[in-house]
Order: sequence, then C-alpha cells, then structure tokens
Amino acid sequence: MNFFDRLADRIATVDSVVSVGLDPDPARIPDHLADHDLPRWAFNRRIIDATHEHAAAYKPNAAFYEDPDGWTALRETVAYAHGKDVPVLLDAKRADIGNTARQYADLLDDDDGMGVDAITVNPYLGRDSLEPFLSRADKGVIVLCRTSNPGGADLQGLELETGEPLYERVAAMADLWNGNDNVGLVVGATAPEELEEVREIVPDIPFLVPGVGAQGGDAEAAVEYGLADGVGLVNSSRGIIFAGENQGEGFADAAGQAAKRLKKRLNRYR
Ligand SMILES: O=C(O)c1cc(=O)[nH]c(=O)n1[C@@H]1O[C@H](COP(=O)(O)O)[C@@H](O)[C@H]1O
Repeated sequence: MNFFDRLADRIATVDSVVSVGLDPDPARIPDHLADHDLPRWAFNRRIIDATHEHAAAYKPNAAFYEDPDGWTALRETVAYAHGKDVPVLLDAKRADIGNTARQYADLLDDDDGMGVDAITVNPYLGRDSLEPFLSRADKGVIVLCRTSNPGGADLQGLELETGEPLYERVAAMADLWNGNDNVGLVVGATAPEELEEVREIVPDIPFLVPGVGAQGGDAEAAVEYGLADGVGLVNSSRGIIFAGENQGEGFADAAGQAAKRLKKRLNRYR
C-alpha cells in the first residue's frame, strides 16, 4: 500500500496529524534510564507507549542514532512503533550520486535495512540521486523544499532567472518526480508565507511541516497549508519528548500530554 494511503488511514484512526519527532539527545535523557543497555531505546519505548494514541507518525532523526548502539536503538524503535501501527518516517535528508544513493536507499528495506515507511531526502543532486528512493513505490520520499532553520532562505530563497525562488522550483520538480504518488515536501512552519506559496504550486502533495514547538513556528499555517486532501504531518520533537525533562519518571506522561495538546491545537484548524 502507498505510504500516503497508510498515513491517511492512521490520521483517520487517531484523528491526528501529529508527527512525534524521536530525537533522543543523550544529554537530555532522564538519569534513571542511563543504566539501560540502550538508553535511547529505553527512552523511545516509554515515549511511544505514552504518545502513540496521538501520533500519526514517528519521525526519528538519523543524526541521533549514528553509532553502533544507535542503529540498534533505532531498529528496536521502528519495530516497536510498527507494533503500535504507527508509520515511521526516517529523517535522514539523504541523496548522492546514483551508485551511492542506491546504498542509502537500502535503509528503507524491511529485512536488512531499517524497515521505515518513508525517508527525507535532499533534492540538491537532482533526479538521478533520488531515483533509488522514488522507485520504491510503497515508501514515502519527502523532499526538502523550504527548511525551517534561520538560514533556510540563504540558498533555497535564491531567485532563478525566471524570478521564482529555488524552493518553488524544487516544489515544481517534486511534482514531476511523483510518478508513484509517493513524494512529499518538507516546508517549515517558521516560513508561513512560503508554506502558502508552495501549497499553491503543488495542491496535491502532502507536506511534512517541522518547526512548531521548540522552533516557534506557525501551527495554524502548518495545518492550513500542510495538508493535501487532509493528509500531511506537523512535527514536533523536543516540544513533545522533553516536555517533562525535569520530572524524572514522569517524563513520559508529560510527553503524552504534550502530544495530546498539540493534536488538539492542530485539530482546531483541520
Ligand atoms: O526534515 C526535517 O524533519 C526538518 C526539516 C526542517 O526544515 N526543519 C527541521 O527542524 N527538521 C527536523 O525536524 C525536527 C525538529 O525538531 P524540534 O525543533 O525539536 O521540534 C528535527 O529532527 C529537525 O532535524
């Protein structure tokens, strides 16, 4: 089944477009989990138990797992999320020349990869660099378009000879790359005007909208422009998983409450 169809089902089941970002910064994991073999996995498991009723998806960011124990923690996390019927989007922002990209794309494999449902990619190397991802029709390929960070416009906002900014061209190209209906776009909630512009260019492509919560992005714009036919994701990572940072064993309950609050807030605009 196509990723966005699965996501649509999940959104309907939990009545939520919240993506819970699983970015378990080791420096912020509660002390009482430090003795576990895999503290990040212990942390994520408790976060998933507390948040899955409100989660349309989980989005682990690969940066928080790129060491031997990290990969094991990630693999356990993906399997556990799937056990709760929640799709997993690996935020890896990958792409490279075709030969290398084929190796990267193996991360999506169920048996010898991470078995994730979707991945973020960067479009900078062009179509052939994304082909190994795009050709996996059952996996979502979420292309960076206009990122949420302060320097997001440095390159993405550069004007082309046609007068359009680069991120708009990326959106238009993503539409061309969408032969398998598996392409989404990353557009940050910190850039609400750009969100609206990109939505006009690609009315039918779902967005992953990061930047609400810790980055202070616009939740209303995230929902208004992020969803295509009701499908899309609004992500918060630190704002959910570290909501109870100083509450010891209560950290997971606090995360559950934070996920529920974000769901309710976003649902006001759906
Ligand atoms: O691709 C992403 O998910 C992403 C794109 C972007 O433009 N901005 C952005 O913050 N992200 C990711 O979304 C998450 C945001 O985390 P918080 O700021 O803690 O909610 C991090 O994993 C970021 O790497």
